Amino acid sequence: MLLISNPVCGDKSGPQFLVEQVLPLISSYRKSVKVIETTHTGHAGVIAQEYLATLEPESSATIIVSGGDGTLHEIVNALCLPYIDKNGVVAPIPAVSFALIPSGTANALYSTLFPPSSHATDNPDYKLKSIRSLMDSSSSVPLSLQHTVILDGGGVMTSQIISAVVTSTSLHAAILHTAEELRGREDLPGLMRFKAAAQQNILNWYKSQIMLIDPVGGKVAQYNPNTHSFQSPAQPTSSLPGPFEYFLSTINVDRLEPHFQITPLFSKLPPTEASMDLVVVRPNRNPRVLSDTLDDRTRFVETATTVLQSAYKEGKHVEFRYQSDGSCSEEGSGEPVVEYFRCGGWEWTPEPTDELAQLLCADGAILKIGDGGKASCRLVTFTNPDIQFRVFSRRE
Ligand SMILES: Nc1ncnc2c1ncn2[C@@H]1O[C@H](COP(=O)(O)OP(=O)(O)OP(=O)(O)O)[C@@H](O)[C@H]1O
Repeated sequence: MLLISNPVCGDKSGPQFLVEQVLPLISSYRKSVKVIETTHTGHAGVIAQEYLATLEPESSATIIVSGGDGTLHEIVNALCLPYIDKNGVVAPIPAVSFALIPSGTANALYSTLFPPSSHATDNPDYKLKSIRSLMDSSSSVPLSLQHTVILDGGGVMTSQIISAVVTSTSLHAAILHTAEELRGREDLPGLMRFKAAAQQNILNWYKSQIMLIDPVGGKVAQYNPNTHSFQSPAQPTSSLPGPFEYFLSTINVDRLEPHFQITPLFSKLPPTEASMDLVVVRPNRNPRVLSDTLDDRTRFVETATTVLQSAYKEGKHVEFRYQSDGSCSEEGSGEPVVEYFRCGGWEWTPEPTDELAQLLCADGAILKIGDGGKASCRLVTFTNPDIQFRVFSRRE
């Protein structure tokens, strides 16, 4: 068994937690683990690759990860990208089961697998749940992956990336981009730098076209807050025009922070087939937003803020309907404020003049789409469906 430890993520207390809690727990089960600390960006992926290279092909491995979503992201990219084709199909690689120690800042995947109640997420028992699940050989869940390809104006791939949690553009990508610039600011500890980054970007709109792709064997579906169910989309999804305020797709998670449930239906109405959940907010759907003036943008800040704040209230934003005065409410039968889709993938084609719309975020990593290019995101499939990634996840 291998344990990869990122010593600098979150509040940097990961290594101390390993010594005081994790290693004694593993020893108490009379098991041993090899611990390797990362020394630089990208190192977690190299460590995982080297470990798997020592195993027989098509064998299985267990990797414990002490880190945040970014550390897991580096590992799955290092393991899959060398073996993936342009359609997102991964050739056989060893099956890997992960146990997670939530040492990062947001820990989106961990807090979806183990939704925190009122007790603090820094409680040692809470942080040991995935490890205990591994030690007891109890249940694990498959880890789905998204594969995003960036194409230039001529359709040639310029870069590609895999996400295990989130792929986004628009406000979310801009927030992550700005938050990275704010990393290290001592006056903005923990999640506060994300809030500061949101304030800096809230007035921006992002000009693009999107196309949604059907799941394999299914159809794109859209959540209807009137019926509380997924149905056929309200309008054709082969071309949805912008501008956009928010565009974000998740897999494996219903939240991006312990209490920020941006795609709550992943848990409340779990998907029955391989798919991703997509949250879209388009300003022009607000009946009080008539064009794209500074006044319109300023007026829409209230809508965007209400949506984002309501994601912290158990994902209530997905139930909002527009009222005739442009306000959001769970009452009435107006147009949904948030367009919530379940799909197999999407394409995002930013207007060449809109540099901000060219940012793409994959689990916190930021990529740039060039002028005239586009991003195409699909679910990853494995040529051997028995070989896949899993995460230890028993809930108590
Ligand atoms: N020894 C190291 N020195 C500097 N950076 C490192 C080192 N090891 C890993 N990293 C980088 O640390 C970054 C942050 O890790 P990670 O995303 O897991 O934590 P986080 O941002 O605190 O949490 P989360 O993603 O859950 O919000 C990763 O992008 C990784 O490349």
